[in-house]
Amino acid sequence: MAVVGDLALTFGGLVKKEKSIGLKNGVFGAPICSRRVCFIGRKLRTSKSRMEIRAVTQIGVESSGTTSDSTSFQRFEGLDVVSEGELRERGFLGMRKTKLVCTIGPACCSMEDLEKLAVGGMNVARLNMCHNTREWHQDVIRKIKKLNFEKGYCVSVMIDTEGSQIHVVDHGSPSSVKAEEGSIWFFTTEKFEGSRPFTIQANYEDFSEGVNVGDEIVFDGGMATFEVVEKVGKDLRCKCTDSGLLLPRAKLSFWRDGTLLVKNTQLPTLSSKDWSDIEFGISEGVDFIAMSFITDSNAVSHLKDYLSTKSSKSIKVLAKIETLVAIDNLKSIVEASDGIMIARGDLGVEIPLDSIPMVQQQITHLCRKLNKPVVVASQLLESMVEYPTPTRAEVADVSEAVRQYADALMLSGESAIGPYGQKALSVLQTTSRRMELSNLENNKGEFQDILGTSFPDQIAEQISNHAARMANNLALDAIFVFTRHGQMASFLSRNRPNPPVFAFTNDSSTRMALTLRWGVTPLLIDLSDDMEANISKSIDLIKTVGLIKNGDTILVVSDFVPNSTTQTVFQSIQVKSIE
Ligand SMILES: Nc1ncnc2c1ncn2[C@@H]1O[C@H](COP(=O)(O)OP(=O)(O)OP(=O)(O)O)[C@@H](O)[C@H]1O
Ligand SMILES: CC(=O)C(=O)O
Ligand SMILES: [K+]
Ligand SMILES: [Mg+2]
Repeated sequence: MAVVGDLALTFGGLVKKEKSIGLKNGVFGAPICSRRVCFIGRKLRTSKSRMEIRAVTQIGVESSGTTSDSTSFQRFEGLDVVSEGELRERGFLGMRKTKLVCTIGPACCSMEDLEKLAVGGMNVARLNMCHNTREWHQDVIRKIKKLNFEKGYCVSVMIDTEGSQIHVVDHGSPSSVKAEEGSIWFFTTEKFEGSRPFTIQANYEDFSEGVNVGDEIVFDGGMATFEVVEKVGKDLRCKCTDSGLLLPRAKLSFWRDGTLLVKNTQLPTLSSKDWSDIEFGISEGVDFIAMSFITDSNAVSHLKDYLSTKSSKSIKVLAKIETLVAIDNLKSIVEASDGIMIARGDLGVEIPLDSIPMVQQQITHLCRKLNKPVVVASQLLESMVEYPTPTRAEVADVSEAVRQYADALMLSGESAIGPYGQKALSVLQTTSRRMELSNLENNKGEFQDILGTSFPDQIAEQISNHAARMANNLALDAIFVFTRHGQMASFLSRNRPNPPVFAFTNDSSTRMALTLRWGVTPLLIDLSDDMEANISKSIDLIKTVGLIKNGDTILVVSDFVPNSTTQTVFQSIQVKSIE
């Protein structure tokens, strides 16, 4: 048996290795030579708890203070029913890692349909505030919360702001209009009901500001193209130079000599309608707000500050990358946000379509490096809005996003308006599972540390990097992490380890935020200040319902900062064999 003093790791040079290490509260602790120390040791333990653990190997970091012995576990909400079913059916390594977001619309807003999506693996329900009424959105949010509460699902709610963008006014006519090459059209901001021949109504008063004769107007990133032939006050007379379909709410982009005229910066990122939708989101207790058409990090920081004062629960802010300017400011936006959505639909209006795959790859990698969840969105299975099977190219696109280790994939019209929403969700399920297995095979060898260290002063990052490496190299069955704010769970997820990560938290906002993290199954429990008791109790509970069995080996990571400053901060890695 290795003895105390087997120090192997130091973090930030805080540990004086020659100092003797004492035994404290059943773990290797440290005299108060520094506020934080780390230790590695090995001991044999005879457990009095029902679960028998033979060997306990620990790597830990502990801060000085006193621990309370109080162990209260009145509440155990266990696993959500979908993860539980998956675990029973497929075992730990068969659990799906990539999270799935469904846009809710008229095709899937009944209680029955929402439940079918939850059963089918929806982790996050997205509501696009561009469409439908306040009452409709409220009804959907309440149905989802009811399903979670009464039936044990764990589906979080995201609202997506309308944002400001120049587009054609949706005047209610459902069909598209065809523009023929050479035809002359009038673009105006004059408000009128219904449609007028050869007239396009733009939504934004100053849409033509800075636009010159000879510039091009492109619909929906290439659906049709016009050349400005005359300026008439604020309106424009244009000739169609590339025929195509003009869809309701089509997006307009403006080009000069092949270069985009950046007009988003003139528009407010959050309009008064967006602010009122945000107030609504706060009052309904949504989990995520996705901000459309952001151009820089200021808007993100502003909303986060606002939410921290106005919302009693923690609401996460996702920045949608869908403008050219946002790509220029990518790093600061990722840093300011709680996560990113790669909104490929509108992004494709501003950047050439052939650069989208590279941009997607760059964003997914950067988000992982900076430990922010990333959602790949739009047109993943677009043909399924109409057809019951996807194209081969769509399946290849979904697989590529999974191979890139995106945290989540999103359905838009496929679930919101299409008749095959559940099928589309099941295509995402099976396709991601297949690619995850292939990733798993590739990771069987030595753990690849492709991330480096982005947070050199953070003990949690070091612990989780080492934990993920151990979990892969030792082929462990599962990782259990104890986390109040989700940081350690997110750092573990960031490493994309082979075993699933079960994140135990006592904070329901943390639980819901973790629904978007790759490979994490969040559970809500009461956490006492006695970490050892938390660990054995939670393993015991999961064992009682038959979800872990003798012979399983799990890695337990704790990142436990008690409420009181006089209590012990305890961060550790332990390997536990269940016997
Ligand atoms: N709540 C809703 N009510 C009615 N239709 C909806 C609703 N949500 C989505 N849709 C329909 O589904 C389509 C796809 O939805 P989605 O919100 O992903 O697309 P989008 O409008 O292009 O997104 P965004 O505006 O964020 O770029 C929309 O064009 C709209 O027709
Ligand atoms: C999702 C979204 O907003 C887009 O793709 O544009
Ligand atoms: K939107
Ligand atoms: Mg968009």
